[in-house]
Amino acid sequence: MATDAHETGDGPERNPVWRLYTDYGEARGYALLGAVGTVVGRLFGLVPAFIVGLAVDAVFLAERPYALPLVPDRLIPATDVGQLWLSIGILLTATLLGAVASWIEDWGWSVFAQRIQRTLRIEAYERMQDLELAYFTRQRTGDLMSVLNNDVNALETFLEDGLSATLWIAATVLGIGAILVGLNVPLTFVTLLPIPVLAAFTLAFTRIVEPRYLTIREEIGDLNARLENNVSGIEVIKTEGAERHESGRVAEAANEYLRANLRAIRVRITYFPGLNVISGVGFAITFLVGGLWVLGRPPLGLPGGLTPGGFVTFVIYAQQFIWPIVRLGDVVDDYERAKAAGGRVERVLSRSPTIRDGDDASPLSVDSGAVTYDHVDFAYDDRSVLHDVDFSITGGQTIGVVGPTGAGKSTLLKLLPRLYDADAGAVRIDGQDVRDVTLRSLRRAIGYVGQDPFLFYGTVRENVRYGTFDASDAAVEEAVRRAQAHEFVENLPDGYDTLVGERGVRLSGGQRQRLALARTILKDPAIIVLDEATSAVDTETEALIQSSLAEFAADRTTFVIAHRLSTVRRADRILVVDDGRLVEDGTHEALLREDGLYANFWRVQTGDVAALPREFLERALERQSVILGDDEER
Ligand SMILES: Nc1ncnc2c1ncn2[C@@H]1O[C@H](COP(=O)(O)OP(=O)(O)OP(=O)(O)O)[C@@H](O)[C@H]1O
Repeated sequence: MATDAHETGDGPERNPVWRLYTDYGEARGYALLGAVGTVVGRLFGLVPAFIVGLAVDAVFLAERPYALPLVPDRLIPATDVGQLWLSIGILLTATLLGAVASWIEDWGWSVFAQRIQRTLRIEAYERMQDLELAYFTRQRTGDLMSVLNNDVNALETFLEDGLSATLWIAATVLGIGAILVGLNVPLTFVTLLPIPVLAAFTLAFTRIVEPRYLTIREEIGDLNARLENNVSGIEVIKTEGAERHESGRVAEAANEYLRANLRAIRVRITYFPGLNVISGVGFAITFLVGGLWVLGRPPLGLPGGLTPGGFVTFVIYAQQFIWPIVRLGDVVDDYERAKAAGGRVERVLSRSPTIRDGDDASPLSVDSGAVTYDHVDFAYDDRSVLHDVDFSITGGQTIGVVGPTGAGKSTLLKLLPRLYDADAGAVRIDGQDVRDVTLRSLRRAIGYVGQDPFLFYGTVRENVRYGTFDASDAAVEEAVRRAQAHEFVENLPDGYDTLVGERGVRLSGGQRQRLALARTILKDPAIIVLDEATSAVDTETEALIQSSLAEFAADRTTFVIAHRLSTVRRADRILVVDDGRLVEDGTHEALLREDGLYANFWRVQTGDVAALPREFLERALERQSVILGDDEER
């Protein structure tokens, strides 16, 4: 099962791993430090084999004089024991300095990796946060979390080791190459023989493993999405007794992930022994050819010579060639994984929001708060929801919006703060197209309270203050009073300081709605949208809220979406939406006189079902079957 979090990039393709090195300048200093540590450490690591070979030839076999590069002969002890001590001294010093270089190397690369991850995490979050709401409704939360967390984390190994290992390999190959060439040129070529074979083998590995690593990232996204969904929906799982069903689905996702991993593991574990065999055969050939040289029988009569000590050095270094090659395999493997994870992060980073400030957007200037919908059409993806909606509202009025479920009422008003943009036509506030003003000013001017408001984990006070962060405690309390919530808040264990939201005190739907209302009252917006904002409170509390809101909403344009018609009865005007069209428009009394859809809704709610015309009941049944059919499809 493939996920979709990665299918949404629309920016130019960039190598997701390479850009980590080019785009994050602030961490580059640490990478440089790490690189110096790597190269210096590697050079110290080359010293022992050189010294051992020299000691064998000069101290034990006396085949050549004891000579060190860059060191004048007069500083070298004359006796063989003195030369042995010097060798030991050099070995120990090289080990010690190598350890210091290794510390610097690890520090540099680790800080580099951690800093980039930190910055990338923030950047990916900010980019994602700026994307339009539709992006989030199309993606599964768990999959998005997987990109922000797991995929960013998955870059760590490569960032810490990738470049350092590459440098280490380069320093080793160059350093050893130089020494080997100094010892015996033809034999060096023999040692290099396996390299083209290894390159071809590695290329084949990357071709096969790359898609498999991508599948792993996608499967972990799937698994996360499933887990997140189940934790959020635990109440339904329990009430429906669906535990075994869900365990089965989680097991299915876990099995997919396991299968994806095993498919990659099979390739990976074949690759590394393969590398060892190729380099091992290469080493055996070097040993054979070098041995023949020492025995005085150079193959094919090649020129040049080799002392036993030189052969020891050569063999140790040739053996060390295996390590860079195996490490190269690691680097390639880590790179492929980082590319798969980085690609998913990159697709978020390179995506630009479709709803954003226009190039010459200016702040919204609210005068009376007049709102116009000018022949508006809207579709979710390819599902058409609003058709030619056209109306104008005088500023300061309270407008009821009613209609059957799924008619498009919420969608209609989500176009006002640009949670979505109209596909055709325009939405205007005081004559300004909402697409021509800055999002910040637009959303500042509109207070939106939804049906199922979200409370963040934090205190009641913090939740009410959310968005108006500088409000005083007194202002918070005043807003809470107006939302008829003061009393229940006072009765909470710690009053305004009670922790609510996830892990906090659980509030009822009606209590959460009242806090959300308080949040909007505190925000003091010019236009208010109440989308079923009091649907979960009892009618008595709703009446209280309405009377205290009346004053607050008096000179502000207020939209009230409601199923309970008593909520909108006193509105200056009521818009009736049916199947994405504005079908009726007028005051409560006028609409009753019109005797259309609204009048029938009224009859339903006043219990006068007997008076409902037959067509209304048939139409209602038809609507229900459409809704039920939709649900089944889902
Ligand atoms: N994010 C979305 N993506 C795709 N389709 C959506 C989305 N939100 C709503 N819809 C669909 O658009 C149609 C209108 O939904 P909307 O929520 O606007 O109706 P509503 O009149 O407010 O309904 P209700 O009274 O039940 O809240 C419905 O068919 C719904 O399934």
